[in-house]
Amino acid sequence: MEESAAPSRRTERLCSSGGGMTRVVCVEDDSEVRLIGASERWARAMEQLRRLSEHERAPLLITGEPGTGKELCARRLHAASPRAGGPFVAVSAARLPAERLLEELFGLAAGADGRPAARPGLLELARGGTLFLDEIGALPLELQPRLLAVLDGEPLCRIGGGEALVADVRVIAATSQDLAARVLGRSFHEALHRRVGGLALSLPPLRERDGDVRRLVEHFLQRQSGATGLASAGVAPRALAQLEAYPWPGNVRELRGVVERAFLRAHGAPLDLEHLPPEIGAATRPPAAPRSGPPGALRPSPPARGSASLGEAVRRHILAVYAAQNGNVTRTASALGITRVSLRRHLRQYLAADARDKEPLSDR
Ligand SMILES: Nc1ncnc2c1ncn2[C@@H]1O[C@H](COP(=O)(O)OP(=O)(O)OP(=O)(O)O)[C@@H](O)[C@H]1O
Repeated sequence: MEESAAPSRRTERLCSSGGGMTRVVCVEDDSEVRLIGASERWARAMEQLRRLSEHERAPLLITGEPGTGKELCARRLHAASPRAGGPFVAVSAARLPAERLLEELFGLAAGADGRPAARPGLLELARGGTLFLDEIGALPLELQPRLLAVLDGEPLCRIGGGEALVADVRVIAATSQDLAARVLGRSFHEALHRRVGGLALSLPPLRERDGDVRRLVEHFLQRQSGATGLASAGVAPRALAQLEAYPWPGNVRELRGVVERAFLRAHGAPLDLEHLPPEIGAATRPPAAPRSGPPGALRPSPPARGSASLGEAVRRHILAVYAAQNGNVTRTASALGITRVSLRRHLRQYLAADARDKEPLSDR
């Protein structure tokens, strides 16, 4: 059920502090490299991960919806690879403006920004180890050929000149976007896509991992118990049933947040329905039969399971909350944490096929 690995020696990460981005070095926490899961889909992904960790230099692309564990898998790959003794350096292309990203990745030659000392880039700092480039789809077009050159074994040059350095790094990239579509849309270079995606690991969404919600809930409860010193009394079967039926658009990250908050609310008691946020119950609770019937009278579909796409899972969730709130737009929007304007837009789209949709949406 659990994949674990020895901690990496150190991690470099760009963090924001006081409005700016600072580079900090963290010591790895062993628990962070634990990958929980035993479903068939997850086991297949882990088998693939094991095979991929044997590679020493080949770039690799991890794909999956947000929160599915891409970074955790990159750490696991690094820790199980021949580069485990080297650093694991993580940076997200979505978090930095193009110019800053260029400097962070490639470094600055002495004098380049008016400072006498050179500043090494992350590709250089990851020497002997792994660079994890999250959200590679956000990498600006002009930067892409430069990264491709490094992946092709060309020397690394800091911005502003200076000596050519040997790049001794394995790049593991990750994306929650459809990179092939970005290639078609000309916002991603085909050559870089081919190079980085030559080896790929695809992570399943949580709603397609049978039985893993329960395992992850147990794991996060144990972690919270360890962190707070408060014993965990487990989870009530009806609360677990709701957690298992919820479609988890934010995947494991969302589940982790829900369990951690519920644990604190339960304060030593078994985690139960009242400790869960309303949207979890609303998505799965059988709705009270609408009295006068809201526009488009909604029978929520069964909870999103199996191969439902994220869009379909979101549709079911929104419709289920709407039905549970008896078609009250204000309460539904509030339960979902979105504006009424946004909710109406969704509802119009979902109900378009329904004849009753011709009635104007209630303003309640
Ligand atoms: N299999 C797992 N076992 C235990 N914890 C997990 C697992 N997968 C993800 N997590 C936890 O879920 C959170 C999100 O994981 P991670 O950052 O690796 O996801 P991601 O896919 O890289 O997310 P994003 O796309 O938002 O960058 C983290 O807190 C991580 O510890």
